[in-house]
Amino acid sequence: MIQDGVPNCDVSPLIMRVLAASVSVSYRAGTIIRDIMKTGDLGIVEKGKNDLQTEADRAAQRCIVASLHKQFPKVAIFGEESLDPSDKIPDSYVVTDLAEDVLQHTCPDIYKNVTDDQIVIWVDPLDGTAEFTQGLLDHVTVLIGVAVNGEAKGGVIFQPYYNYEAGTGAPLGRCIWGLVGLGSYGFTREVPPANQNLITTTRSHSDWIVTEAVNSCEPTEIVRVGGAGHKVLLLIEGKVHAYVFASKGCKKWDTCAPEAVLCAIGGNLTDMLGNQILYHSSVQRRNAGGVLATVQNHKWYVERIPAEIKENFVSDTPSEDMLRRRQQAATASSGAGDSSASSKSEGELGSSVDPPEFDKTKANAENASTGPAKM
Ligand SMILES: Nc1ncnc2c1ncn2[C@@H]1O[C@H](COP(=O)(O)O)[C@@H](O)[C@H]1OP(=O)(O)O
Ligand SMILES: [Mg+2]
Ligand SMILES: [Mg+2]
Ligand SMILES: [Mg+2]
Repeated sequence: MIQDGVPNCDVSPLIMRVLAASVSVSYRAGTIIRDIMKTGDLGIVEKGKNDLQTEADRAAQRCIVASLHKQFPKVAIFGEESLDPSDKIPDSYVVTDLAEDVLQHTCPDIYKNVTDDQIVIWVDPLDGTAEFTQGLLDHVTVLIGVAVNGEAKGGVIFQPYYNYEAGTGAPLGRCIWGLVGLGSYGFTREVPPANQNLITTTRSHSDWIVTEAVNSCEPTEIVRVGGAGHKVLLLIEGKVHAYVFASKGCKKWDTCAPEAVLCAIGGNLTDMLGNQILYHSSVQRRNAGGVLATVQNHKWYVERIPAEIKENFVSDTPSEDMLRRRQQAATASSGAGDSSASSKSEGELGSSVDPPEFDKTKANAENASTGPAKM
Protein backbone atom coordinates (compact mmCIF):
# COMPACT_ATOMS: atom_id res chain seq x y z
CA MET A 1 0.00 0.00 0.00
CA ILE A 2 2.90 2.37 0.75
CA GLN A 3 5.59 2.74 -1.90
CA ASP A 4 8.69 4.78 -1.11
CA GLY A 5 6.99 5.95 2.07
CA VAL A 6 4.07 7.51 0.16
CA PRO A 7 0.61 5.98 0.68
CA ASN A 8 -0.98 5.00 -2.63
CA CYS A 9 -4.54 6.32 -2.33
CA ASP A 10 -5.85 4.32 -5.29
CA VAL A 11 -4.97 0.93 -3.88
CA SER A 12 -5.78 1.49 -0.19
CA PRO A 13 -8.74 -0.68 0.81
CA LEU A 14 -12.10 1.09 0.76
CA ILE A 15 -12.52 1.24 4.55
CA MET A 16 -9.14 2.96 4.95
CA ARG A 17 -10.06 5.53 2.29
CA VAL A 18 -13.45 6.15 3.92
CA LEU A 19 -11.77 6.67 7.29
CA ALA A 20 -9.03 8.86 5.79
CA ALA A 21 -11.67 11.01 4.06
CA SER A 22 -13.69 11.20 7.29
CA VAL A 23 -10.67 12.39 9.27
CA SER A 24 -9.91 15.07 6.66
CA VAL A 25 -13.46 16.37 6.44
CA SER A 26 -13.87 16.40 10.24
CA TYR A 27 -11.24 19.17 10.45
CA ARG A 28 -13.21 21.25 7.92
CA ALA A 29 -16.47 20.64 9.80
CA GLY A 30 -14.76 21.79 13.00
CA THR A 31 -13.66 25.04 11.33
CA ILE A 32 -17.20 25.62 10.03
CA ILE A 33 -18.61 25.14 13.55
CA ARG A 34 -16.12 27.60 15.06
CA ASP A 35 -16.72 30.16 12.30
CA ILE A 36 -20.47 30.07 12.84
CA MET A 37 -20.04 30.47 16.59
CA LYS A 38 -17.85 33.52 15.91
CA THR A 39 -20.65 35.22 13.94
CA GLY A 40 -22.72 35.24 17.14
CA ASP A 41 -25.83 34.14 15.23
CA LEU A 42 -26.47 30.44 15.82
CA GLY A 43 -29.79 30.29 13.94
CA ILE A 44 -31.35 28.04 16.56
CA VAL A 45 -34.35 25.89 15.54
CA GLU A 46 -36.30 23.79 18.04
CA LYS A 47 -36.75 20.32 16.50
CA GLY A 48 -38.64 18.95 19.48
CA LYS A 49 -38.70 18.92 23.25
CA ASN A 50 -35.20 19.57 24.55
CA ASP A 51 -33.87 19.06 21.02
CA LEU A 52 -32.17 21.99 19.26
CA GLN A 53 -30.50 22.48 15.90
CA THR A 54 -28.19 25.36 14.98
CA GLU A 55 -26.74 26.68 11.73
CA ALA A 56 -23.50 24.96 12.79
CA ASP A 57 -25.28 21.56 12.88
CA ARG A 58 -26.76 22.20 9.43
CA ALA A 59 -23.60 23.55 7.80
CA ALA A 60 -21.29 20.88 9.24
CA GLN A 61 -23.61 18.12 8.03
CA ARG A 62 -23.75 19.64 4.51
CA CYS A 63 -19.96 19.72 4.46
CA ILE A 64 -19.46 16.14 5.68
CA VAL A 65 -22.19 14.47 3.65
CA ALA A 66 -21.36 16.32 0.39
CA SER A 67 -17.66 15.54 0.78
CA LEU A 68 -18.10 11.85 1.55
CA HIS A 69 -20.84 11.36 -1.03
CA LYS A 70 -18.65 12.89 -3.73
CA GLN A 71 -15.87 10.41 -3.01
CA PHE A 72 -17.99 7.37 -2.19
CA PRO A 73 -21.21 7.76 -4.19
CA LYS A 74 -22.31 4.16 -3.63
CA VAL A 75 -21.92 4.18 0.16
CA ALA A 76 -25.05 4.84 2.27
CA ILE A 77 -24.65 7.93 4.46
CA PHE A 78 -27.11 8.96 7.19
CA GLY A 79 -26.86 12.34 8.91
CA GLU A 80 -28.76 13.51 11.98
CA GLU A 81 -30.26 16.65 10.46
CA SER A 82 -33.09 16.63 7.92
CA LEU A 83 -31.94 19.15 5.32
CA ASP A 84 -33.26 20.34 2.00
CA PRO A 85 -31.28 18.37 -0.62
CA SER A 86 -31.61 21.25 -3.08
CA ASP A 87 -29.64 23.62 -0.77
CA LYS A 88 -26.55 25.05 -2.45
CA ILE A 89 -23.36 23.79 -0.83
CA PRO A 90 -20.38 26.18 -1.04
CA ASP A 91 -17.44 24.70 -2.99
CA SER A 92 -15.24 25.42 0.02
CA TYR A 93 -17.30 22.88 2.00
CA VAL A 94 -16.29 19.99 -0.23
CA VAL A 95 -13.10 18.32 0.99
CA THR A 96 -11.65 15.41 -0.94
CA ASP A 97 -8.26 15.00 0.76
CA LEU A 98 -7.39 11.70 2.37
CA ALA A 99 -5.60 11.92 5.73
CA GLU A 100 -2.17 10.37 5.28
CA ASP A 101 -1.87 9.46 8.95
CA VAL A 102 -4.74 7.03 8.35
CA LEU A 103 -3.52 5.65 5.02
CA GLN A 104 -0.05 4.95 6.38
CA HIS A 105 -1.54 2.17 8.52
CA THR A 106 -1.90 -1.31 7.09
CA CYS A 107 -5.54 -2.30 6.77
CA PRO A 108 -6.40 -5.32 8.94
CA ASP A 109 -7.01 -8.35 6.71
CA ILE A 110 -10.65 -8.68 7.79
CA TYR A 111 -11.56 -5.44 5.98
CA LYS A 112 -9.51 -5.81 2.80
CA ASN A 113 -12.44 -7.01 0.70
CA VAL A 114 -15.19 -4.87 2.24
CA THR A 115 -17.32 -3.33 -0.53
CA ASP A 116 -19.50 -0.18 -0.77
CA ASP A 117 -22.73 -2.05 -0.07
CA GLN A 118 -21.33 -3.38 3.23
CA ILE A 119 -20.58 0.10 4.61
CA VAL A 120 -22.98 2.58 6.22
CA ILE A 121 -21.69 5.97 7.41
CA TRP A 122 -23.47 7.62 10.38
CA VAL A 123 -22.88 11.36 10.71
CA ASP A 124 -23.57 13.50 13.76
CA PRO A 125 -22.32 16.87 12.49
CA LEU A 126 -22.41 18.41 15.97
CA ASP A 127 -22.90 16.30 19.05
CA GLY A 128 -23.66 18.23 22.20
CA THR A 129 -25.85 20.91 20.59
CA ALA A 130 -27.50 21.88 23.89
CA GLU A 131 -24.09 22.54 25.45
CA PHE A 132 -22.89 24.37 22.30
CA THR A 133 -25.75 26.86 22.67
CA GLN A 134 -24.85 27.30 26.34
CA GLY A 135 -21.14 27.96 25.69
CA LEU A 136 -19.88 24.64 27.10
CA LEU A 137 -17.71 24.33 24.04
CA ASP A 138 -15.46 21.40 24.90
CA HIS A 139 -18.54 19.16 25.14
CA VAL A 140 -19.00 19.51 21.38
CA THR A 141 -17.74 16.87 18.94
CA VAL A 142 -18.19 15.98 15.27
CA LEU A 143 -18.92 12.26 14.90
CA ILE A 144 -18.43 10.16 11.76
CA GLY A 145 -19.06 6.45 12.31
CA VAL A 146 -18.29 3.73 9.78
CA ALA A 147 -20.35 0.56 10.14
CA VAL A 148 -19.37 -2.63 8.33
CA ASN A 149 -22.10 -5.22 7.89
CA GLY A 150 -24.17 -3.45 10.54
CA GLU A 151 -21.46 -3.21 13.21
CA ALA A 152 -19.55 -0.10 14.37
CA LYS A 153 -15.98 -0.63 13.16
CA GLY A 154 -14.48 2.75 12.27
CA GLY A 155 -14.95 6.11 13.93
CA VAL A 156 -13.82 9.72 13.96
CA ILE A 157 -14.42 11.97 16.97
CA PHE A 158 -13.32 15.54 16.23
CA GLN A 159 -13.35 17.94 19.16
CA PRO A 160 -13.28 21.47 17.64
CA TYR A 161 -12.80 23.34 20.91
CA TYR A 162 -10.20 21.08 22.53
CA ASN A 163 -7.74 23.42 24.31
CA TYR A 164 -10.01 26.44 24.02
CA GLU A 165 -9.36 27.49 27.59
CA ALA A 166 -5.60 27.11 27.24
CA GLY A 167 -5.16 30.69 26.00
CA THR A 168 -4.14 32.25 22.69
CA GLY A 169 -1.52 30.37 20.76
CA ALA A 170 -2.60 26.94 22.02
CA PRO A 171 -3.57 24.71 19.08
CA LEU A 172 -7.34 24.42 18.94
CA GLY A 173 -9.13 21.15 18.15
CA ARG A 174 -8.10 17.53 17.95
CA CYS A 175 -9.06 14.47 15.96
CA ILE A 176 -9.40 11.02 17.50
CA TRP A 177 -10.00 8.13 15.13
CA GLY A 178 -10.02 4.38 15.40
CA LEU A 179 -10.63 1.12 13.61
CA VAL A 180 -11.53 -2.08 15.45
CA GLY A 181 -8.66 -4.51 14.89
CA LEU A 182 -6.16 -1.67 14.34
CA GLY A 183 -6.43 0.68 17.35
CA SER A 184 -7.38 4.26 18.18
CA TYR A 185 -5.20 7.32 17.75
CA GLY A 186 -5.02 10.97 18.75
CA PHE A 187 -5.26 10.81 22.55
CA THR A 188 -3.37 9.62 25.62
CA ARG A 189 -4.95 7.07 27.91
CA GLU A 190 -4.33 7.52 31.62
CA VAL A 191 -5.07 5.17 34.46
CA PRO A 192 -8.59 5.83 35.82
CA PRO A 193 -8.56 6.78 39.53
CA ALA A 194 -8.14 3.67 41.66
CA ASN A 195 -10.73 2.74 44.32
CA GLN A 196 -13.30 5.00 42.72
CA ASN A 197 -16.19 4.40 40.36
CA LEU A 198 -16.69 7.56 38.32
CA ILE A 199 -19.75 7.41 36.12
CA THR A 200 -20.54 9.89 33.39
CA THR A 201 -24.06 10.57 32.14
CA THR A 202 -26.23 13.26 30.55
CA ARG A 203 -26.51 16.77 31.96
CA SER A 204 -29.34 17.91 29.67
CA HIS A 205 -31.55 14.84 29.01
CA SER A 206 -32.04 13.36 32.46
CA ASP A 207 -35.09 11.77 34.07
CA TRP A 208 -35.62 9.49 37.03
CA ILE A 209 -34.77 6.27 35.12
CA VAL A 210 -31.47 7.81 33.93
CA THR A 211 -30.62 8.73 37.54
CA GLU A 212 -31.78 5.39 38.98
CA ALA A 213 -29.64 3.46 36.50
CA VAL A 214 -26.54 5.51 37.35
CA ASN A 215 -27.15 5.09 41.08
CA SER A 216 -27.59 1.33 40.71
CA CYS A 217 -23.99 1.20 39.40
CA GLU A 218 -22.72 2.43 42.80
CA PRO A 219 -20.92 5.60 41.63
CA THR A 220 -18.43 7.31 43.92
CA GLU A 221 -19.01 10.41 41.76
CA ILE A 222 -21.36 11.30 38.90
CA VAL A 223 -19.86 13.34 36.06
CA ARG A 224 -22.70 15.11 34.23
CA VAL A 225 -21.49 16.41 30.87
CA GLY A 226 -22.94 16.84 27.38
CA GLY A 227 -22.50 14.79 24.22
CA ALA A 228 -22.07 11.08 23.56
CA GLY A 229 -18.75 11.74 21.81
CA HIS A 230 -17.44 13.81 24.71
CA LYS A 231 -18.41 11.16 27.28
CA VAL A 232 -16.61 8.43 25.33
CA LEU A 233 -13.53 10.69 25.20
CA LEU A 234 -13.64 10.83 29.03
CA LEU A 235 -13.80 7.04 29.06
CA ILE A 236 -10.92 6.36 26.67
CA GLU A 237 -8.70 8.93 28.39
CA GLY A 238 -9.29 7.17 31.71
CA LYS A 239 -11.16 10.06 33.36
CA VAL A 240 -14.24 7.96 34.15
CA HIS A 241 -15.00 4.26 34.56
CA ALA A 242 -18.38 4.01 32.80
CA TYR A 243 -20.92 5.93 30.71
CA VAL A 244 -24.48 5.02 31.68
CA PHE A 245 -27.47 6.49 29.80
CA ALA A 246 -30.75 4.66 30.45
CA SER A 247 -32.69 6.66 27.85
CA LYS A 248 -33.89 6.19 24.29
CA GLY A 249 -32.62 9.69 23.39
CA CYS A 250 -29.36 8.70 21.63
CA LYS A 251 -29.53 7.71 17.97
CA LYS A 252 -27.22 5.68 15.73
CA TRP A 253 -25.19 8.75 14.71
CA ASP A 254 -24.51 9.49 18.40
CA THR A 255 -22.99 6.09 19.13
CA CYS A 256 -21.47 4.61 15.94
CA ALA A 257 -18.20 6.59 15.92
CA PRO A 258 -17.73 6.56 19.73
CA GLU A 259 -18.42 2.81 19.85
CA ALA A 260 -15.81 2.07 17.17
CA VAL A 261 -13.13 4.25 18.81
CA LEU A 262 -13.85 2.67 22.21
CA CYS A 263 -13.97 -0.93 20.94
CA ALA A 264 -10.70 -0.39 19.07
CA ILE A 265 -8.93 -0.03 22.45
CA GLY A 266 -10.72 -3.06 23.88
CA GLY A 267 -13.76 -1.32 25.39
CA ASN A 268 -17.45 -1.96 24.93
CA LEU A 269 -20.50 0.13 24.09
CA THR A 270 -23.81 -1.73 24.25
CA ASP A 271 -27.41 -1.10 25.18
CA MET A 272 -28.57 -1.30 28.83
CA LEU A 273 -29.16 -5.04 28.44
CA GLY A 274 -25.56 -5.61 27.37
CA ASN A 275 -26.63 -6.36 23.80
CA GLN A 276 -24.93 -5.10 20.69
CA ILE A 277 -26.20 -1.91 19.03
CA LEU A 278 -26.63 -2.41 15.27
CA TYR A 279 -25.96 0.03 12.43
CA HIS A 280 -27.24 -1.49 9.17
CA SER A 281 -29.14 0.89 6.92
CA SER A 282 -32.62 -0.41 7.83
CA VAL A 283 -32.10 -0.36 11.61
CA GLN A 284 -34.29 1.99 13.66
CA ARG A 285 -32.44 5.27 14.22
CA ARG A 286 -33.24 5.45 17.94
CA ASN A 287 -31.08 3.51 20.39
CA ALA A 288 -34.16 2.01 22.04
CA GLY A 289 -31.98 -0.07 24.32
CA GLY A 290 -30.17 2.89 25.91
CA VAL A 291 -26.38 3.19 26.08
CA LEU A 292 -23.82 1.65 28.44
CA ALA A 293 -20.10 2.01 27.74
CA THR A 294 -16.93 0.96 29.56
CA VAL A 295 -13.29 0.23 28.90
CA GLN A 296 -13.30 -2.63 31.39
CA ASN A 297 -15.69 -4.68 33.51
CA HIS A 298 -18.65 -4.17 31.21
CA LYS A 299 -20.56 -7.18 32.46
CA TRP A 300 -20.38 -5.95 36.05
CA TYR A 301 -22.19 -2.73 35.10
CA VAL A 302 -24.81 -4.55 33.00
CA GLU A 303 -25.53 -6.80 35.99
CA ARG A 304 -26.02 -3.81 38.31
CA ILE A 305 -28.93 -2.44 36.23
CA PRO A 306 -32.17 -3.59 37.92
CA ALA A 307 -34.62 -5.73 35.93
CA GLU A 308 -37.35 -3.07 36.40
CA ILE A 309 -35.15 -0.63 34.48
CA LYS A 310 -34.03 -3.13 31.86
CA GLU A 311 -37.61 -3.99 30.98
CA ASN A 312 -38.11 -0.45 29.60
CA PHE A 313 -35.48 -1.03 26.94
CA VAL A 314 -35.46 -2.99 23.69
CA SER A 315 -32.39 -4.28 21.87
CA ASP A 316 -31.86 -3.87 18.11
CA THR A 317 -32.91 -6.65 15.77
CA PRO A 318 -30.45 -7.83 13.10
CA SER A 319 -31.55 -7.41 9.49
CA GLU A 320 -32.23 -10.45 7.26
CA ASP A 321 -29.17 -9.47 5.28
CA MET A 322 -27.01 -9.38 8.38
CA LEU A 323 -28.19 -12.82 9.51
CA ARG A 324 -27.48 -14.23 6.04
CA ARG A 325 -23.96 -12.76 6.03
CA ARG A 326 -23.27 -14.13 9.51
CA GLN A 327 -24.44 -17.58 8.45
CA GLN A 328 -22.26 -17.44 5.34
CA ALA A 329 -19.25 -16.34 7.39
CA ALA A 330 -19.85 -19.12 9.92
CA THR A 331 -20.10 -21.73 7.15
CA ALA A 332 -17.02 -20.42 5.33
CA SER A 333 -14.92 -20.40 8.47
CA SER A 334 -16.21 -23.51 10.23
CA GLY A 335 -13.29 -25.28 11.82
CA ALA A 336 -10.88 -22.48 10.90
CA GLY A 337 -12.00 -19.69 13.27
CA ASP A 338 -14.18 -16.80 12.15
CA SER A 339 -12.27 -14.20 10.18
CA SER A 340 -15.36 -12.30 9.04
CA ALA A 341 -15.41 -8.53 9.50
CA SER A 342 -19.02 -8.83 10.59
CA SER A 343 -18.51 -10.65 13.84
CA LYS A 344 -16.95 -9.31 17.02
CA SER A 345 -14.11 -11.63 18.00
CA GLU A 346 -12.63 -12.06 21.46
CA GLY A 347 -9.42 -10.49 20.16
CA GLU A 348 -11.26 -7.33 19.20
CA LEU A 349 -13.00 -7.14 22.53
CA GLY A 350 -9.65 -7.50 24.25
CA SER A 351 -9.78 -6.85 27.96
CA SER A 352 -13.54 -6.39 28.10
CA VAL A 353 -14.25 -9.98 29.13
CA ASP A 354 -14.79 -9.91 32.86
CA PRO A 355 -13.52 -12.49 35.31
CA PRO A 356 -16.43 -14.47 36.82
CA GLU A 357 -15.38 -13.56 40.35
CA PHE A 358 -15.31 -9.87 39.50
CA ASP A 359 -14.77 -7.61 42.46
CA LYS A 360 -15.38 -3.91 41.79
CA THR A 361 -12.83 -2.48 44.17
CA LYS A 362 -10.17 -4.77 42.84
CA ALA A 363 -11.20 -4.24 39.25
CA ASN A 364 -11.00 -0.47 39.52
CA ALA A 365 -7.39 -0.81 40.53
CA GLU A 366 -6.83 -3.04 37.48
CA ASN A 367 -7.87 -0.30 35.12
CA ALA A 368 -4.23 0.52 34.50
CA SER A 369 -4.17 -1.85 31.56
CA THR A 370 -4.81 -0.24 28.20
CA GLY A 371 -5.92 -1.37 24.77
CA PRO A 372 -3.68 -2.20 21.86
CA ALA A 373 -2.94 1.22 20.41
CA LYS A 374 -2.90 4.80 21.44
CA MET A 375 -0.80 7.94 21.02
N1 LIG B 1 -33.85 13.31 24.38
C1 LIG B 1 -32.99 13.61 23.41
N2 LIG B 1 -33.38 14.31 22.33
C2 LIG B 1 -32.52 14.62 21.36
N3 LIG B 1 -31.22 14.25 21.35
C3 LIG B 1 -30.78 13.55 22.38
C4 LIG B 1 -31.63 13.20 23.47
N4 LIG B 1 -30.91 12.52 24.37
C5 LIG B 1 -29.67 12.45 23.86
N5 LIG B 1 -29.59 13.06 22.67
C6 LIG B 1 -28.41 13.14 21.78
O1 LIG B 1 -27.39 12.35 22.36
C7 LIG B 1 -26.32 13.17 22.80
C8 LIG B 1 -25.86 12.67 24.15
O2 LIG B 1 -26.83 12.95 25.12
P1 LIG B 1 -26.49 13.90 26.36
O3 LIG B 1 -25.69 15.05 25.84
O4 LIG B 1 -27.81 14.26 26.91
O5 LIG B 1 -25.69 13.03 27.23
C9 LIG B 1 -26.90 14.56 22.87
O6 LIG B 1 -25.90 15.52 22.79
C10 LIG B 1 -27.85 14.55 21.69
O7 LIG B 1 -27.13 14.63 20.48
P2 LIG B 1 -27.07 16.02 19.63
O8 LIG B 1 -26.46 17.05 20.50
O9 LIG B 1 -26.21 15.63 18.48
O10 LIG B 1 -28.49 16.32 19.22
MG1 LIG C 1 -29.41 16.94 17.78
MG1 LIG D 1 -25.57 13.72 18.96
MG1 LIG E 1 -26.00 16.36 16.61
